[in-house]
Amino acid sequence: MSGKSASDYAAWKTLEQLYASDKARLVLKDLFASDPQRFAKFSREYTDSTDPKNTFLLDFSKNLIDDKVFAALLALVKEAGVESARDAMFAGEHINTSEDRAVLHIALRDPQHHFSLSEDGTGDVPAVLAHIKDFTDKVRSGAWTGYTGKRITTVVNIGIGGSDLGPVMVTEALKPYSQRNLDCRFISNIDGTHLAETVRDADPETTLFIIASKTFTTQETITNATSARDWFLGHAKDKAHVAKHFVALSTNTKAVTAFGIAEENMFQFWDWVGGRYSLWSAIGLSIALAIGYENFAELLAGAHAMDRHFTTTPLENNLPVILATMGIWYNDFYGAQTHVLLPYDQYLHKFADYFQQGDMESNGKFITKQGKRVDYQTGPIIWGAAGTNGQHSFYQLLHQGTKLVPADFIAPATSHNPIGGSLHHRILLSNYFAQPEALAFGKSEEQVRAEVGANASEALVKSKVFEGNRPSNSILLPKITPRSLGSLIAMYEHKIFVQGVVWGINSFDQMGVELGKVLAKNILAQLGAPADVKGHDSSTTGLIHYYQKIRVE
Ligand SMILES: O=P(O)(O)OC[C@H]1O[C@H](O)[C@@H](O)[C@@H](O)[C@@H]1O
Repeated sequence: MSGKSASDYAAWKTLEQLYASDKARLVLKDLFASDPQRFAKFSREYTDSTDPKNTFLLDFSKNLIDDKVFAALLALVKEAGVESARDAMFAGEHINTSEDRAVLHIALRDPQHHFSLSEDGTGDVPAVLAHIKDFTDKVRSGAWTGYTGKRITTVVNIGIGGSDLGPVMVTEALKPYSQRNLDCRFISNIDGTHLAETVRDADPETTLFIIASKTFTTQETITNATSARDWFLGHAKDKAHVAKHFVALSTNTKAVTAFGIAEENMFQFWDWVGGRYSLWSAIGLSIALAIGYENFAELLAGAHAMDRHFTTTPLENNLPVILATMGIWYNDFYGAQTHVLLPYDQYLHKFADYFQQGDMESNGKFITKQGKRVDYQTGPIIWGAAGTNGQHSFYQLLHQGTKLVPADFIAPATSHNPIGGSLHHRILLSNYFAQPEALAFGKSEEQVRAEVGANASEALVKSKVFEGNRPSNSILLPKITPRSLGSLIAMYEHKIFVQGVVWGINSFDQMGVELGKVLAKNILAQLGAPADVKGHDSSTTGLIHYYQKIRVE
């Protein structure tokens, strides 16, 4: 940590100059035409030293960069002290300064358990993994039964934010590996509809609830958990039966036992696991139940392999570093506001949702670790959808809109569902290849004129022109497996880390979500009668009064 702001770095100033002097020259059509080696130069293969099948490609050649820009971006990473910050994280230093905590989700996926900072509890990781394995095996084999002796058929994870999004995304992504006679569901929203619809057709005798909450104080989760317990006891009657149907994933033993869940049915984790980095911890129990412990261990191993890549690979070949630098180039110099994640794989349809929290809660901050307000842009708005659906909704703006939207295209070469002799997958992939090409190279006026003929109006010709020069990364994996998914997620986690270090912010706290919680609690106490509504602006007061007039309870 140099204590400097990002914009103070010499490399930052170099990048500003390069942007000003070279922007007009950084045209993908010309850059590719002038360098036949561009793809070879600006693509990297990731290899997992312990699993040769877990190899994938990052092609970043369709970015608005040349050698000079890439060198300056890497110089920025060096100057910002990313390598020493990374080493500090892996050494268990308290890099989450505002909360005075270590950031050690990386310890959860290290099969050798190198981390033994026993005062932090890292020494207990193997015991919790053994607990997860034991429980998972029992539920999946049918040895764990409900209160009437029937096997569990439905698992309902109740959690929100980091205690929901990771398990949802991964259980969806790894559905081909899931045990089909075990239905995994998720309740997160405080809206009673989410609970009602999720348990509507569930059988209390065969349903297991997982209450996932790091703090065990989150209003949504505790309210949903209490109502789920009421629903269960409405059938089971006897409180003693709760032990067979409710388990907890938390750091807060006291609150878990006060809720009525026995300590032996609690899966521990620790304050050095950030919520949005917690799918590797006990929070991943629903994942292990869905896909089996061995596959869960593969997911961890894939992430650990990416950790090794991140810690040992020189910056210019380091995938998380490369992705981070491309993002910084557009975010801070081109003024791009957003970044779109476009997985061409239906199983990854929750990937962008997951990284909305992962990235925006980590890097959506305007205060540096030194307490200074930044004078540059930090985290981008993350969004996206699975291909090809997005092509039929928002891609129009990507191709011809007025905004620059850098994109990541992600696809597996092989599908888990090779329907029609893989016809579907070949069509899917042809789109995965075509879209970045069209974004980069566009369609010129001459091409359009040749297509539409001499009688076409000028307006029609212009409306069909694609300017191109819209940047993207392409990530091509052999297949979505527990291992490759682990590596892919960890790659993005480390990308976010690198950007946070360059911007000088604390990527591991989330002060911004606290205010909403406090405000809602105040208003909750005022919803009863119009006379109770005090201390608000006229709009808020008017809205609450109108609600009180029209509600039917
Ligand atoms: O697991 P918990 O403690 O219920 O927190 C759930 C979520 O709450 C808040 O929105 C934030 O702190 C998130 O980072 C967290 O994931």
